[in-house]
Amino acid sequence: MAQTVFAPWTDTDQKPLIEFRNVTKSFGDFTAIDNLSLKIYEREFFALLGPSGCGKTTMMRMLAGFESVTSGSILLGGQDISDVPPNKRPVNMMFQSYALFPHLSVWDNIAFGLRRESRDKAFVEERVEEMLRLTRLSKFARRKPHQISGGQRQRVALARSLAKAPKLLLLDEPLGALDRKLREETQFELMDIQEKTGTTFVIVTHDQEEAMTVASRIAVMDEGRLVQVDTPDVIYEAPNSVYVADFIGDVNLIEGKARVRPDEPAPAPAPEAPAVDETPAPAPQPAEPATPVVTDARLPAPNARGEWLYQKVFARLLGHRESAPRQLPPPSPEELAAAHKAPPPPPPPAPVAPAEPAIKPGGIFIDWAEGQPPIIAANGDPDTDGKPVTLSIRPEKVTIDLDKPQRPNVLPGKVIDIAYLGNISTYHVELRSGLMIKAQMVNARRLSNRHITWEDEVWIGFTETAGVVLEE
Ligand SMILES: Nc1ncnc2c1ncn2[C@@H]1O[C@H](COP(=O)(O)OP(=O)(O)OP(=O)(O)O)[C@@H](O)[C@H]1O
Repeated sequence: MAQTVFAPWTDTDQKPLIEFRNVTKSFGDFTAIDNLSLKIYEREFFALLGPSGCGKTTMMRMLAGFESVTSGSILLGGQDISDVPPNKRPVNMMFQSYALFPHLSVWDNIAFGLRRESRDKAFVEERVEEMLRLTRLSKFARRKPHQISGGQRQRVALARSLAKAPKLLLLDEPLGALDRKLREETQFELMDIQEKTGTTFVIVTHDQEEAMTVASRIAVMDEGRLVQVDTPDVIYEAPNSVYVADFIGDVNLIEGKARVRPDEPAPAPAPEAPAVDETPAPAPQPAEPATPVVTDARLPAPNARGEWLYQKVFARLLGHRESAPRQLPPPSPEELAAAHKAPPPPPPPAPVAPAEPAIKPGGIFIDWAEGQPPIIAANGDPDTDGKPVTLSIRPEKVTIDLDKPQRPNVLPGKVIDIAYLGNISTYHVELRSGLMIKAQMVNARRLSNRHITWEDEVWIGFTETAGVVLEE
């Protein structure tokens, strides 16, 4: 059965549930929201993401009616809501603190808002029971908030917010108080409940992985403006700026100058491209004289995407980590000797190699360092010829090899650090220009079989379309 894709923002006939029209919000002479326009559609799970102070909460507060707009207008269902007081808006806001009444039972907490509206008893009962079922809290109905867990309290707050069937639910860091494991589980519950009720959710979160997991679309903000509004995959794979690329996930940024590339097909491996550095990869050395020293200064930053994958995939098997990725201890001289003397681990069964596809023609070269081969970016815009550009490439798209691989882009370097993330390892490779590049490899082999280690001379490689060329 064909699945219908939920993407109302692509349908020009769809009317948005919420519309910000050239909204500006100033506090004195400070502009918190700067002439911002945005449409959010019914049933969306919309995430506002951005650094502290970029205006996320101000947007929510204006939607809820706690803050007025300085200029422009906010429409809900096509109606300007500027003059509608908060309690008359079909909007509810759930705060991080949940603000449950400690002396009331779960049941009474959920019923609170309905009773204040003087709804009749039968209606309240039916609605509360429905919310209890939806949030799987029926058996805790008579308990007080302090007699249930943090995750359950979060669900009570959600049930209470949804009881009045708002058209729009605003969630300000709703999972901030939960530990990582519970937070992750609750994200899926939140998505499930949102789908079942059909309520439009707008969530503010500092956690980019959370936004990637739950949201139908993400707005990345900076200083009161929207930098990019798109689906999580587009935000990740095709960021529109260095700001977004750098803000979401882990990324390598290579600055250089664009040079237009001939628009003709070229056989692999890129004979038309200026020769890559032909310096032969040094043969594996026998035992290294000394154990490489790993200093704190070289510790890589925790890899957010890797951490996310770890939590998603491996945490169940290996248990949760509390802290940053563990550094593998540097190998001992004996280990190094053994690793280099031992025959290389058997290569994975060679796939019946299809002929290496020709490198896509067109696009640009990026001249990025003196004496280094240019980077081929077949997806770069030839109109950028002569301009400064930045290639943004995710670590999982960069390969690392001891022998020079046949790839459109190969650059020599040296392994400086290895961050072990369980399912994957991130290698920090210093290129000859001094630029540090992160490459990720899936740990399909056991640790004892690892064959790329500290100080190894390696080749990083990536395809001609693996990165995104960004202009500033
Ligand atoms: N009542 C206020 N008076 C003056 N300035 C304010 C007021 N409320 C917010 N601001 C300023 O507006 C900017 C945006 O604030 P806002 O709370 O919307 O940011 P945020 O993106 O939600 O930040 P955080 O992630 O830290 O919560 C900040 O610089 C903040 O200092």
